[in-house]
Amino acid sequence: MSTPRPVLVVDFGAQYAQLIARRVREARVYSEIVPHSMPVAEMLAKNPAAIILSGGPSSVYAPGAPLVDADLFTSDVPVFGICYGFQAMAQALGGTVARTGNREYGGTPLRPRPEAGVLLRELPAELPVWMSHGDCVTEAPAGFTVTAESAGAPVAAFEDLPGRRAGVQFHPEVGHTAQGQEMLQRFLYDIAGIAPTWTPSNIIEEQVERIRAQVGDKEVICGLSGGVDSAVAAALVHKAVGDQLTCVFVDHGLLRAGEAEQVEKDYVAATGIKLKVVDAQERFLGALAGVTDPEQKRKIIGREFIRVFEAAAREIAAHGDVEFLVQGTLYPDVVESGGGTGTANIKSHHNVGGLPEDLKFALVEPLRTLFKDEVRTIGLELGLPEAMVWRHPFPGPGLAIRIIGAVDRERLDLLRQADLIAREELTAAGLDRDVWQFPVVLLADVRSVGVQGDGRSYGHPVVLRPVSSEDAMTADWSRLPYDVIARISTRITNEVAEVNRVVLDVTSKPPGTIEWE
Ligand SMILES: Nc1ncnc2c1ncn2[C@@H]1O[C@H](COP(=O)(O)OP(=O)(O)OP(=O)(O)O)[C@@H](O)[C@H]1O
Ligand SMILES: O=c1[nH]c(=O)c2[nH+]cn([C@@H]3O[C@H](COP(=O)(O)O)[C@@H](O)[C@H]3O)c2[nH]1
Ligand SMILES: NC(=O)CC[C@H](N)C(=O)O
Ligand SMILES: [Mg+2]
Repeated sequence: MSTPRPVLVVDFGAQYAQLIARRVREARVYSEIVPHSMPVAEMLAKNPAAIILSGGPSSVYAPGAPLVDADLFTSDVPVFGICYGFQAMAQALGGTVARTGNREYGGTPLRPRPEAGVLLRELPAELPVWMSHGDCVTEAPAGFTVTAESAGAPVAAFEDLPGRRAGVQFHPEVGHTAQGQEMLQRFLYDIAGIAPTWTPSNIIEEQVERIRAQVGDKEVICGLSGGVDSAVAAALVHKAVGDQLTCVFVDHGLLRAGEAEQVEKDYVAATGIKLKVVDAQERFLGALAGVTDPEQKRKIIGREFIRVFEAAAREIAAHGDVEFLVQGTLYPDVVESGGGTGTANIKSHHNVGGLPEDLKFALVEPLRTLFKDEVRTIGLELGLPEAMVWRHPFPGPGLAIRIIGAVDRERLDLLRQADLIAREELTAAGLDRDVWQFPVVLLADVRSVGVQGDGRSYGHPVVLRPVSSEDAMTADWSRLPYDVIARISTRITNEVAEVNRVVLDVTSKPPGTIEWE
């Protein structure tokens, strides 16, 4: 297999560098991220089909700001700059960048000029784009045509077609820039002249080779949850090293109704991969007793998972130790745990920020740079059953982060019942695929007064949190039909003792996250 010529995304500390890479892959062009600290010679040695310079928090004129090496522009590689990358490119080529006092954050109208060049050709005279900048290109470099402006950016886009270079102040990679994907594709196809020939099956081949190189003839275990990410990760590893792989499913007592049985029954039947099931309920519930702080819960769960994997590895190993642990970690788990370049810790995902410091396994994470919808495509391509591929995501820490308050068996049972009702009614209404994820949350430390059977009740509220999303990085609350919400509410308050109120969460992400903890 020959590796395709990559489009390199140079990361200047953007929150969304991976999003750019993913949009490029969506355009069926292979893409990889490289840090801005990589020398230009090393970038060029990768024989890139084009280079995209990402956004970033710095200002190009500030001391110590990461700059683009002018050598990049003496090569004939096509270059596209976005936001900070656009500014850095302008400065490196002799244009000017300044803080004008005009900041633009969020949805902004863009006005393409009549001589709009290739990127913005024949788009409306005013179109919505997403901006996030405080600095501006005030003068384009010689040889560049200014192709758009906005109220706060006199140079909002420019192009040098003979030089195969272009740049934009706004962010074409985010969904809020409605024509963003189209603009990126125009850069890739029409300016850089790249053909859209790459498919996710190329990722499969590439990862299989990488896994073989990493693992050799050693034994491997994979944390398997029943979710799509670990199922796909396991399938890739199985394809690479076959029977050297054993999956370990941990029943930590924080699962939903029927989940453990389903994984045991369906997974092996569907894949033929060896599976070890560990009942660790006592261990997890003991470690979580009385703990209410969300980050503390997450760290405890991350640690206990690893301890269970270690014990399982000792039992599995036929000769020596199992060195490798496969996890279905995706890019959003990494960014939210603060693992991106200069990104903040929002919450410690158990499989990234929640890992204990004394972790001895080497991690095998073939999906670490990908988003859920890409993983689903790969899962389908690998032949995993549709029901597995389209399953709603369920977080590794399970119901523990959906009980607001301390976790115990009684509360888990309440939440499990309410969750099952919500899932049953959603499926009965035929809406599983319209909703991306549907957490049900128990406000265990809150009580409210109700009237049931002519008597007073003083029970707990349950929150319904159905959301739509593409990749969990942003989300909106799902506009479920009122009659479906009504049925869920009636059934929960009738059937779950102790719950006398059901509320609907109508918060998008941001500002809310999908899970409450
Ligand atoms: N109960 C579990 N037993 C073993 N490993 C688990 C369990 N829960 C989570 N993991 C590990 O943690 C990783 C991250 O969990 P996460 O929920 O993000 O992924 P997933 O369960 O594979 O997919 P999904 O997001 O669709 O639920 C999993 O891919 C898996 O490796
Ligand atoms: O395996 C996981 N371990 C975790 O610690 C974890 N925390 C959140 N999630 C899932 O990630 C997505 C984004 O969630 P948030 O909007 O709540 O951050 C949603 O799909 C969440 O369910 C987790 N998954
Ligand atoms: N999002 C960005 O790349 C911001 C670039 C630069 N820091 C500015 O404020 O203009
Ligand atoms: Mg899961």
